[in-house]
Amino acid sequence: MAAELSPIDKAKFVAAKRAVDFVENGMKLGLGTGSTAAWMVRCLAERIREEGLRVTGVPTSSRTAELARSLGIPITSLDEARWLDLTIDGADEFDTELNLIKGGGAALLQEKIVATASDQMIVITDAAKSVTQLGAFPLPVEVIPFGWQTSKALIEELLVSMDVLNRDCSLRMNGDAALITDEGNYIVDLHLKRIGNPRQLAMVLNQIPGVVENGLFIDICDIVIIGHGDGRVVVRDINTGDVQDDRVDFVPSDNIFADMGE
Ligand SMILES: O=C(CO)[C@H](O)[C@H](O)COP(=O)(O)O
Repeated sequence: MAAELSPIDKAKFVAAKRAVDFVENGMKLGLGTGSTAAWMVRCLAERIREEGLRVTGVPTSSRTAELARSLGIPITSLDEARWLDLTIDGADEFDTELNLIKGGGAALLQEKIVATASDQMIVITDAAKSVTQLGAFPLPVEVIPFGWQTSKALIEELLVSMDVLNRDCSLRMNGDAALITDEGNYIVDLHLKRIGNPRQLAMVLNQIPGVVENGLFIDICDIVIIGHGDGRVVVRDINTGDVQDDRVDFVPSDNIFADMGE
């Protein structure tokens, strides 16, 4: 018997399930990271099992690679695949232009490379992540460990020069130690509250020595799918301007919980 999902998990599930409708036979797919993307991986595995869908996935983190492998999804590296048809991923915030903050799960570097290598990016999310202005969610910046305190000081100086009022920056921890990303780097979280010009900030942050990448995804996302706890999904395409209001059956099959030990 399938476990009862919380309203937030139902919202994530229906968004993920609707996104997987966009997947076609033979596609090379970027597989995002996080709890919403994990639902997408489970829904994709279900289509592979039940319909014999043929796809190859490029995971954006070791966690997603492990989940995809455990569910029997064929995966490869981006270097093998080279170019992808579609990436489906979650986000921490999205604005009306579908600019994003990502990296809450520390996978922003691979996520940005994979999304940029894709013809299309679909973001799956719940409504709570919709904002008029990005920045309430701390902006993750991936820095190399060598001289990270200097990189952090340079980030703080940059924020002063941009007249950013809230500019508290903190090293992301994992217990007592710095969190280490899949690429062996650190994450500095920028608590900005509001980001006035995300496009400019995304560009200038990456000029700082030691900064590898930042979590602002500008002009990368094409479609956002917003799930709701009652099974409603809103699909918004930034390129065509289309908005569809849909419904998805939010009762997942029993074996979709296979990797969750339920
Ligand atoms: O950017 C990410 C990981 O680096 C995730 O997509 C983002 O943090 C959203 O995660 P969740 O779906 O668990 O809310």
